[in-house]
Amino acid sequence: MAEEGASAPIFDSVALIGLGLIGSSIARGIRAYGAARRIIAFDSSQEVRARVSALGIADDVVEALAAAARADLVILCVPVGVCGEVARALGPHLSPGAVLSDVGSVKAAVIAQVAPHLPPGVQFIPAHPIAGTEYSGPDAGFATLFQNRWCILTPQPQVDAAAAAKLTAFWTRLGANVETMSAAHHDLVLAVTSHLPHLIAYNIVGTAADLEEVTQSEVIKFSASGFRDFTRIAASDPTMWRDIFLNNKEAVLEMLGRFDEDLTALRRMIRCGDGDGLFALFTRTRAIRRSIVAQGQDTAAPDFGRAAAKNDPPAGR
Ligand SMILES: NC(=O)c1ccc[n+]([C@@H]2O[C@H](COP(=O)([O-])OP(=O)(O)OC[C@H]3O[C@@H](n4cnc5c(N)ncnc54)[C@H](O)[C@@H]3O)[C@@H](O)[C@H]2O)c1
Ligand SMILES: O=C(O)C(=O)C[C@]1(C(=O)O)C=C[C@@H](O)C=C1
Repeated sequence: MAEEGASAPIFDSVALIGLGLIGSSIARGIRAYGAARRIIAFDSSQEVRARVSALGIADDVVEALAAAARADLVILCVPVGVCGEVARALGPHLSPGAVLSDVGSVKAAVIAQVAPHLPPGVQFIPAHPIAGTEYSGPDAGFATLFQNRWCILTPQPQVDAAAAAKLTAFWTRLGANVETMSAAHHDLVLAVTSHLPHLIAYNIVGTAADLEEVTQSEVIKFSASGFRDFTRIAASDPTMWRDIFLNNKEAVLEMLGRFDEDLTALRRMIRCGDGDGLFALFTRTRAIRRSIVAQGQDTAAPDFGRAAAKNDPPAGR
């Protein structure tokens, strides 16, 4: 875990474009862990700019995108669907040698939309911190969001190794574990680990809401933690998620096809009374959950210091 003010700043100035959950968490993280000397903030929303000024989480809140382009590191923290238009407006103002990055949940489409607008010499290093919540906006951010979370970099082949090392050091300072991979691989992995689960949550909550006669008020009344976990995910930002599905279409559809096949197999097990099949699958998935908890990757995991519950793992795990 990074220590507050432990070492010298990694960048002199960092400009954040978009100060919602992720942009404002980066701003707070930069301050808390001394990752840069100055923070410049730009958001297209006047309301957000005013709130960022009031919160005091940036050194300069600028009124024009071009004024944010002078930083050593510029990070696009906007929905993936607008990264291209922001890059078009920003590109001509970026200095050669500047590092441009983003935090988008999809990588290949963002690269295709951003790269054509960048002048030679700009080091474009797309990134994706795998950390978030269902909340949005500048008030939702917090400095520790990235602690012990993955941040995936998908650098362009021509990128300068020193620039990539500096961005790695930046995310490490914010507490993240950095990994590098191709954009295509990222999009496929995230389609199954993040995009599909959100699609399932949006779908199940939508289906329950449509079944009004059965569920009216009872959805909430009788929902225990299972359905409520889905409603938390289904409360995630509609703009962000619309853009993710539209920009990672192929990978999501491929994973959805695979999911459909497995669901058909499950349906068959229920219809045929294949208890052994169901039991084997549920045993396998329980082991997966337990290994995630054992690795400390689930902050919402139960506190095993309390009295043991019926299905807790055996003592000594
Ligand atoms: N929320 C998460 O869990 C999460 C996690 C990892 C990555 N991401 C990615 O981070 C990005 C931002 O997500 P967020 O959750 O912070 O969203 P958010 O809605 O909280 O914030 C987005 C901000 O961008 C601003 N904005 C929109 N269009 C703009 C434009 N053209 N120019 C300047 N500002 C603009 C909005 O006003 C808003 O303040 C998305 O690309 C998302 O895919 C989100
Ligand atoms: O914790 C949550 O609420 C999230 O949905 C975070 C989550 C994820 O799916 O893990 C969502 C999208 C991002 O691209 C990265 C992280």
